[in-house]
Amino acid sequence: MTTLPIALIQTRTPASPAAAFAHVEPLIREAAAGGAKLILTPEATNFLIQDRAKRDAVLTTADADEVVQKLRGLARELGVWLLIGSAIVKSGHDGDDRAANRSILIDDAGEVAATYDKLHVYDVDLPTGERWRESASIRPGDGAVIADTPWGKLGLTICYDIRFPQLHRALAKAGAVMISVPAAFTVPTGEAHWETLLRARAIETGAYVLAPAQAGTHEDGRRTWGRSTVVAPWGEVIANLDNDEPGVLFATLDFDAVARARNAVPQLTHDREFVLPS
Ligand SMILES: O=C(O)CNC(=O)[C@H](CS)NC(=O)CCC(=O)C(=O)O
Repeated sequence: MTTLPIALIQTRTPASPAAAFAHVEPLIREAAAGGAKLILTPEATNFLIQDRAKRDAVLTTADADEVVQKLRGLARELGVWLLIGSAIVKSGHDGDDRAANRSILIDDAGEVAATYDKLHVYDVDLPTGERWRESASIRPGDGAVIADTPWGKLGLTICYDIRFPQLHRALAKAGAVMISVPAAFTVPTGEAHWETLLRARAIETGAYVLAPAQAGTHEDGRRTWGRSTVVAPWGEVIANLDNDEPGVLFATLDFDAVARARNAVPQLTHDREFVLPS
């Protein structure tokens, strides 16, 4: 039996990187003190800024980003694996001044083990009048990423990616036993869809779904749904924060549950080719 104690960090990330690190650091220390060996933070852990000009004033490369670099040091000091759910960083693509919305997996020596740039960007008009055009400021990534960890493979996704089941299915078929879904969900879609989407992706893949979330009313008035959640491979919520306050959520993953779910319903081996009627 391979078990893994994890923790999800729920944050209300401030706009300045220094304040963002000061906000998340004690929560990560609490998670490590509580025995977590893998700790995951939400989308936009390094700063949460909507205004493009204000964002560009602090935007830098991952190598120069003070939050990313301090979190690498913290992972090493605490001897834990840390998924920075995302950092908003310069994409590294010449001729495209949009940022990357990037998950960065840090190992227990503080080294970068994997990075993933969010594939699906959030361009929506909600019935409440909320309007998002993430593609205006974020360059979507080019591919899916699966990271090796000491406990098995982790499939990386970010927030709006949760609505694309084919990505999760592909990650599971490629061996992912855990899928990370760091998020900054809106309140109306959180209320209507968050838990159902997370549970559906876990059920469809027979993988653990780990979803640390931004929570509450941020400095610029933006509101996020919170409700960080861990879903087991059979679809049950094994841990969640039923609120939108910053905090730490502990859970223990038992990877026998992955095999149990996939043996009971071997759907990952049952895909059919099909043609659509023209
Ligand atoms: O911009 C940042 O600082 C951090 N990124 C986000 O907040 C992103 C893009 S705007 N939010 C989502 O993807 C929400 C998805 C969602 O709510 C849904 O799928 O319904």
